[in-house]
Amino acid sequence: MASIAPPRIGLIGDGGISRAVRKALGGAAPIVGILARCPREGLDEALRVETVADLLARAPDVIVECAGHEAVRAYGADVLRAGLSLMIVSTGALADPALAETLSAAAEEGGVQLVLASGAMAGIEGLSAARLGGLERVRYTGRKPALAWRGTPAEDLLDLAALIEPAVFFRGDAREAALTYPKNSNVAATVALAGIGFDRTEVELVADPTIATNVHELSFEGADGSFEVRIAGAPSAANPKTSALTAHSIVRLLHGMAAPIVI
Ligand SMILES: NC(=O)C1=CN([C@@H]2O[C@H](COP(=O)(O)OP(=O)(O)OC[C@H]3O[C@@H](n4cnc5c(N)ncnc54)[C@H](O)[C@@H]3O)[C@@H](O)[C@H]2O)C=CC1
Ligand SMILES: O=C([O-])CC(=O)C(=O)O
Repeated sequence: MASIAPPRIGLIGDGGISRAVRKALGGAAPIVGILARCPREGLDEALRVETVADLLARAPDVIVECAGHEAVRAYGADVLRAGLSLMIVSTGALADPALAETLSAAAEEGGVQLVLASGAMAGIEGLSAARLGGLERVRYTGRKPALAWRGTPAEDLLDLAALIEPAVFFRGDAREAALTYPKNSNVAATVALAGIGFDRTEVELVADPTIATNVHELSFEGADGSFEVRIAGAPSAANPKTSALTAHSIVRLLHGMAAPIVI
């Protein structure tokens, strides 16, 4: 009986998400190359490539970005123009309207799609469906353990190590959140892209010393009803800024490319 061959995968990034993707795939689909700025120890030299052209030369069926906004900016258009679908987790890169336009044009030119993973959040498909009915208001709160905000501009606003209760340090729209906190506000961007856009999506970011998980709260209202989604995502073992669910949202998409039944 005929079956769909698993996709040949090219990865961008060799950090926490990339490694978790490879672990969860467990050989179910071949990784043909990995492009990373600072590869970690233990990366198989046979997989390592230096440039996006080298990655494309390995004839992948799909490229998966798990490296950050800069990687989307640096390689996204080249990948799409070359006629390869690109899955990204660094969705906040699209908060830059010029880059979003360039990527959209490149995808059309290449005849392929830029696919945004749902990442660390649940409920994105419901939000995206409710958009068709008409949305009035979308709110998102990103709440992480205080120290998960180290290395971000939150450090200039709060003494993270001394916090004893939750502190809201950002209130604004999803565009500002995504551009100011590129490693921590991709969910805000994904919510914006699925719902009512970067400028109308209301965002709060919270440093919370009382929690050990990454808590994401989403509420939206419109013609299809009122919805509330709250998740407490386990941080990934490799990077406490990143929820474990993020890598699995990519693997889910990759499995879907070859599965006889897709959900
Ligand atoms: N959509 C979502 O819900 C989420 C998205 N993210 C995004 O995923 C990104 C990666 O997360 P982690 O794997 O936890 O980070 P990490 O810091 O563990 O790994 C990042 C990897 O990307 C590589 N890299 C960075 N810039 C690069 C470039 N320009 N070219 C090639 N390689 C480059 C680094 O060398 C490293 O191997 C985050 O920066 C964030 O943008 C993270 C968490 C959730
Ligand atoms: O992994 C998470 O919990 C969310 C995250 O970093 C992001 O939105 O960029």
